[in-house]
Amino acid sequence: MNLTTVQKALEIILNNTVDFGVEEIDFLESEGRVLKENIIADRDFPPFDRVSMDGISIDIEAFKKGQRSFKIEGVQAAGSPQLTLDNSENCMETMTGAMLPKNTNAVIQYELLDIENGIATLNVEELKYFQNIHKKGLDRKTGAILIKKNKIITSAEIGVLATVGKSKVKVAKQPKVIIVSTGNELVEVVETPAEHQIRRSNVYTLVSILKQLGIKAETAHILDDKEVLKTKIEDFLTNFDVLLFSGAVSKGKFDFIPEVLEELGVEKQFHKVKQRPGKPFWFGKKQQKTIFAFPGNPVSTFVSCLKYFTPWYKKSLGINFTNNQTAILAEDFTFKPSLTYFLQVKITQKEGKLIATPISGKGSGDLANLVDADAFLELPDDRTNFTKGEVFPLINYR
Ligand SMILES: Nc1nc2c(c(=O)[nH]1)N[C@H]1C(S)=C(S)[C@@H](COP(=O)(O)OP(=O)(O)OC[C@H]3O[C@@H](n4cnc5c(N)ncnc54)[C@H](O)[C@@H]3O)O[C@H]1N2
Ligand code: MOO
Ligand SMILES: [Mg+2]
Repeated sequence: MNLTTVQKALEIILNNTVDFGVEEIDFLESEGRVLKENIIADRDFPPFDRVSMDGISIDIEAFKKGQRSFKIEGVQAAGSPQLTLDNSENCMETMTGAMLPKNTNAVIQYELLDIENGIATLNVEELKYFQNIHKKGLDRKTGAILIKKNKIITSAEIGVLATVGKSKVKVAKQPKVIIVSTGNELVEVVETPAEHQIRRSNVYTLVSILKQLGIKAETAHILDDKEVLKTKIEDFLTNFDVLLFSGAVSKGKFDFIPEVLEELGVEKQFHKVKQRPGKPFWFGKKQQKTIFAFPGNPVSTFVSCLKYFTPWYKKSLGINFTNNQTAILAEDFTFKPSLTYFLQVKITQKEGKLIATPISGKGSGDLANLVDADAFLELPDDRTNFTKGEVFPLINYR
């Protein structure tokens, strides 16, 4: 049997990423998308010496000469052009967000002064130059990169896009994805299954994983009929960029997916990976179309999507991504087959380190166990005994 190693399978997949291009969208629609341009400061941040307390502004030289009472010359409001203090022995009332008036260099908040008959008297003995003034360009200078290309846009980025006037923003185009389940035994979530049936669950797990990646995927279900499969998949290959299948890739009489895909001109990159669960995983390409056909057992579909689709998608869109997470095995564990084993584990923390306690479950059909576990510990295929205290790569889905 010709099995592809997990490492090789991932390498093939990552060598087959697709550039889906760039589109320009309304900035308010861009949350969760991958930025495809550097966002530059169009002016200094802040763009002028910005008053940061409500109060008065004065020329500190007058204060140094012992002056404590200042006649109010005018009011500098936020949103008004800059005023000039004509007499350096006077003061200007100044509001938070206003430009600092010309000829002034310190702001004293209202709490530290009394105003009577148009005269402000200070109750302070010490002032500092440019106190309560947010200096022009202190945060960022004109031309500085505020957000780097390939960053995922979140609420923090939305504010920055707004402040530099990027009402339209360039983001990575998203592929059109369809998630397809197959099988006569599967009924809809709202239906009551007969004794020989189960509800269709894998597609929804996949929908949810993809949602977290910012992808809105469509879904479909096809019965185990080769001709119907062929017609429908041909249509999907025309209308979608990425096809994710769950089921019908193993050795069963009704496992038609690999042969149907190949008959439709999809080139197999590999079929069957040296792993458990998920061994019958099939991966192929037809020009720019990418096809992940995951084995139907729920845990197989789940872990294979996390291990292979997630990094493929992130690399395709240019998102910086390496999963370097590891965890310490909490107890001895034995796994005999020479397959990479994705061991289900519960994660706890001890002294800042992740501890992985095996809760292996009842095999790749046991989807309820995924709820009790938090992650998969990736145990290499060249060993049988894994010792408490050893460190292994982790795929954390919490
Ligand atoms: N003779 C052999 N039989 C099997 C092998 C093998 O090597 N030789 N491999 C086993 C392994 S490992 C796996 S994994 C499964 C993979 O099966 P398929 O990809 O062909 O999937 P199905 O046969 O369609 O279904 C398997 C299982 O999963 C359930 N399923 C399928 N789709 C869904 C869904 N959307 N939601 C919930 N559950 C689903 C399905 O009812 C079956 O119970 O093959 C082994 N057999
Ligand atoms: O690979 Mo299968 O997923 O072991 O059950
Ligand atoms: Mg099967």
